[in-house]
Amino acid sequence: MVPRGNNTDGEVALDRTTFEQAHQQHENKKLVIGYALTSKKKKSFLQPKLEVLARKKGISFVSIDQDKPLSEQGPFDVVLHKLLGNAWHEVIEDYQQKHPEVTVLDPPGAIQRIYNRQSMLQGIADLNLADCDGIVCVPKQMVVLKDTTSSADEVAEAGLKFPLVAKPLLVDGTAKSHQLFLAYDRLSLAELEPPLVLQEFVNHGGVLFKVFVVGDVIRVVRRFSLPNVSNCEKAKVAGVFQFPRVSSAAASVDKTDLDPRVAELPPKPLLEGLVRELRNRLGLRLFNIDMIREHGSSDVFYVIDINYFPGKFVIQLAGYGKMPDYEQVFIDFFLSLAQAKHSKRECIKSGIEM
Ligand SMILES: Nc1ncnc2c1ncn2[C@@H]1O[C@H](COP(=O)(O)OP(=O)(O)OP(=O)(O)O)[C@@H](O)[C@H]1O
Ligand SMILES: O=P(O)(O)O[C@H]1[C@H](O)[C@@H](O)[C@H](OP(=O)(O)O)[C@@H](OP(=O)(O)O)[C@H]1O
Ligand SMILES: [Mg+2]
Ligand SMILES: [Mg+2]
Repeated sequence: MVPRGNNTDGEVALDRTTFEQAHQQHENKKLVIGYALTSKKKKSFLQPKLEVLARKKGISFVSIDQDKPLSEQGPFDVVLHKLLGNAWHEVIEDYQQKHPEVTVLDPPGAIQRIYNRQSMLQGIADLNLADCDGIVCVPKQMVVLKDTTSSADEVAEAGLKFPLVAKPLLVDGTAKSHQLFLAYDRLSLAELEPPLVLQEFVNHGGVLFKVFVVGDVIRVVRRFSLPNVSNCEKAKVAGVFQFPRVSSAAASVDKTDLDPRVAELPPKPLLEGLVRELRNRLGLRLFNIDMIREHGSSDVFYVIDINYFPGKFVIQLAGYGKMPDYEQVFIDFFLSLAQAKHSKRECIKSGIEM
């Protein structure tokens, strides 16, 4: 809003009425969410149904012009962002410093941490999940930064067992960062392009659990995954093989035709404990966790991937009762942010330390 009018000391002062009108308009809207998303992400996330339902609740979405200074846009209550590249992260970090009152979803430093497949999984095996009805591990893995020819020896020294899943070390949203390979023997590692992570393949019966986190809400869906690798295959097969995105949204699984020991969802206490710990440790509110159950076990799970603000999750009856759909989950989350902001403002007005 452009300031108007002049006062005695030459500074530009706001016309009181205009200011009050604008402020009141802003107050009437429960929440103004500025968003900076790729066109693909905007299309998949900000669908008309979500915008219409949100508007009914006083939530408005405003597109951020990435070619203009962010501080000259708004005012926003929330900035929701998922863009590629570091340039934007500097913009949003600078904005966050200047506008502590705005909720940034999510802090760029927290996002960067899971954009590196090494830091992404660090510390998960040490989480305190006692009495959560299960165990959560991460597969053994090692980073190869430069020369993959020497990595054959390093893999042996690190005690990693084949087959290994080779993943680009950095996740940047490009298709290349999702180009994964299965490597069956040491010599074939030389064919891979660093920087990458070599992660032990864990047999898990071909079903993966995608645990979506939206604020305090947890939703779990089943997805098809890579099949088990038999001992016979391990002994006979050599080389590296690229595989497609086997667990994409289109690979949803209907549990009826699956072995219940494979399809059974992770125990709710384990998911709640894991998400609680990860939310605190990662400092993220919008993310999903890819979990697999070790084949033959009932309660040993591995976290193999964490994604920031992922795609739409197709709601299924997944044993936790009928779930509100995608749009309602996000609207409830955004309203909780508005409530938190209102409560904080009330505390500041009444001088209560937050
Ligand atoms: N350590 C592992 N053991 C067994 N299967 C694995 C392992 N790592 C990956 N996979 C399989 O490969 C798929 C892709 O792996 P991952 O999720 O790490 O890649 P991604 O590119 O980050 O995928 P996403 O689209 O979920 O971001 C998994 O869904 C799973 O089917
Ligand atoms: O919708 P699900 O099945 O959760 O798959 C997501 C992937 O797990 C994410 O890795 C994708 O985000 P990136 O492509 O920015 O990593 C994410 O891409 P998106 O953010 O464009 O939706 C999705 O493909
Ligand atoms: Mg994944
Ligand atoms: Mg991923």
